[in-house]
Amino acid sequence: MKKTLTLAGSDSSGGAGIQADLKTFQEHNVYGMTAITSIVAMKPGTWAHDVTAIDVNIVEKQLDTILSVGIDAMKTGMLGSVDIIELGAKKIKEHGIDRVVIDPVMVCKGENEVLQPENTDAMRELLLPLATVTTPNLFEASQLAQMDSIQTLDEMKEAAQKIVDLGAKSVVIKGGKAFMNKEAIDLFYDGQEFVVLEKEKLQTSYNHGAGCTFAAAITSNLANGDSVKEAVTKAKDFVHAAIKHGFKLNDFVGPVMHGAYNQK
Ligand SMILES: Nc1ncnc2c1ncn2[C@@H]1O[C@H](COP(=O)(O)OP(=O)(O)O)[C@@H](O)[C@H]1O
Ligand SMILES: Cc1ncc(COP(=O)(O)O)c(C=O)c1O
Ligand SMILES: [Mg+2]
Repeated sequence: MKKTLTLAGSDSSGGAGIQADLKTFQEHNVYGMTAITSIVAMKPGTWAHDVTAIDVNIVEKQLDTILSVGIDAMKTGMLGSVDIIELGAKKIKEHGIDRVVIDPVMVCKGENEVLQPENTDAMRELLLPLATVTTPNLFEASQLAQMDSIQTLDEMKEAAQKIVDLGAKSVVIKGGKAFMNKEAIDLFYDGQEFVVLEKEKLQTSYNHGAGCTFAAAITSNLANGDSVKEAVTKAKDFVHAAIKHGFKLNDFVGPVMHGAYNQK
């Protein structure tokens, strides 16, 4: 059984974060383990997000547990503090982990404030150089690449080049729903070739957790031995099915259906 680690936040509502990662790992037949960095709760009635970072010492105890077992691949998601980012980078280096998916979570869909602005610089400087692949959405890519905005495919390519120059071995920039294009496109770049991944754009707002699910699917595929390009291409199909079968949870949020690829 291949083993994976997610270093990420807990989304109490079950669609994103650690919860999305574990559900996605299960669908890929890999054994998932979790180091929880922060806890997200939502206010009933408004669904305003309330984020609490976990003490870095407790995150370290979780990582030490998991890394004593050993892993085949890992991902990061929401990281609660600069201390936790520093810790994650230190552990990746100490253990020589070489299949690392960095999902540079900065915003939750439906929220327009950057969760923890001070984390962006730490992710850029400490985590990107350790990434086998990083999976920013358009906003996150513009923050990492320090560009004003990304609106065209050429600007996506420019951002991808900058992110690889910062040390990531490869990057997939998620155009997703936001990119002005008929299809939902993502741009993959490994320093050698640009690959545009295209799928039908689904008209739905039940897409909570799509990014986490995509990154967790890539992590699973890497653990199972796929090349990065294969892992990303398969993950795009996996998350597409999940979004297609997204559903309304309440008046505020609709998560993706993590199991849709296998079940539908
Ligand atoms: N409406 C949509 N139709 C089809 N694919 C989508 C749609 N929205 C997002 N995707 C795809 O889902 C994956 C996750 O992207 P996205 O939802 O933009 O990430 P995030 O949740 O991190 O903002 C990407 O492969 C993206 O292209
Ligand atoms: C713990 C956690 N991680 C990550 C995310 C980002 O989710 P998405 O996959 O929609 O980008 C969220 C959003 O609510 C979250 O609560
Ligand atoms: Mg995301």
